[in-house]
Amino acid sequence: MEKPKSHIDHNNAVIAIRGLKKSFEDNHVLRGVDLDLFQGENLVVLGRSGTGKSVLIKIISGLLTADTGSVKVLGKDLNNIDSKELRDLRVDVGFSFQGSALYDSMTVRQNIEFPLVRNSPKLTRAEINRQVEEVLDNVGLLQTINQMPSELSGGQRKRIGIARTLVLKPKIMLYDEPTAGLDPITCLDINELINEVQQIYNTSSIIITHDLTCAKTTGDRIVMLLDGRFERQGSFEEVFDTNDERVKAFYDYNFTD
Ligand SMILES: Nc1ncnc2c1ncn2[C@@H]1O[C@H](COP(=O)(O)OP(=O)(O)OP(=O)(O)O)[C@@H](O)[C@H]1O
Repeated sequence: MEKPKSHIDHNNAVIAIRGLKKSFEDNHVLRGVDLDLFQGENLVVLGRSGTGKSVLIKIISGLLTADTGSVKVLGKDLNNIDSKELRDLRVDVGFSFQGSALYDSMTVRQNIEFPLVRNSPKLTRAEINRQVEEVLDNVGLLQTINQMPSELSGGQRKRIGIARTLVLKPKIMLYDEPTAGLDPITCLDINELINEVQQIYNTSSIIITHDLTCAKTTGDRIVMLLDGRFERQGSFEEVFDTNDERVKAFYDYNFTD
């Protein structure tokens, strides 16, 4: 399916990273990362295993701190942020984890209302129900509301996991390997959902993936992490139109379409 037209504001960087470095002892993972994510954009981050993609999004969501460099998220400088601001930011920045497990003993409804009630304890029962039903409808799974996670397919569980993040109406979505472990048809389904989320919620997203079909289908722009920096960026075609052996090897290994 063709990607719907994105409405990107290139004058508004919701994430702005300059000169970011992060090491773990002598493992120099990020070696001077510069990156902007623009309002309304789907940005795909590619890179081999262990290149620091997850470290990058953990820094963006305040789970890890940078060694040096500046990281601004929605105008807040993460090097100078207090705990209240960080809590607020974690609502505005939705993180869809690689293995974001649902609570097995809760129904779909309970799974989704859990973060909502924790974040907004004063919401009425009627308002909670309305918001849970709305987000389930947006991910196409309203009919599963009373089911248990064990009764759902892998793709449906992934959708519910994304709905649980979306229910807080984040401004930014971070997807860590959204299609990992899913069969090719279900992957296409999740790619479509990522594009629908961009349209319906007007989110700006970072999508970390090895799945080049996912990158091609969802990304307005692709960046590739090579040796701790973003050395290549552009459209899918622009990123891979190179004689750089590292990039060619990544393509040959990962693209099966
Ligand atoms: N908390 C930590 N303590 C020490 N080293 C870490 C920590 N987190 C990540 N690393 C190291 O940082 C490097 C980058 O890890 P990261 O998880 O970001 O890779 P990745 O690009 O997301 O890989 P994958 O595609 O396999 O998920 C790895 O060498 C990893 O061992």
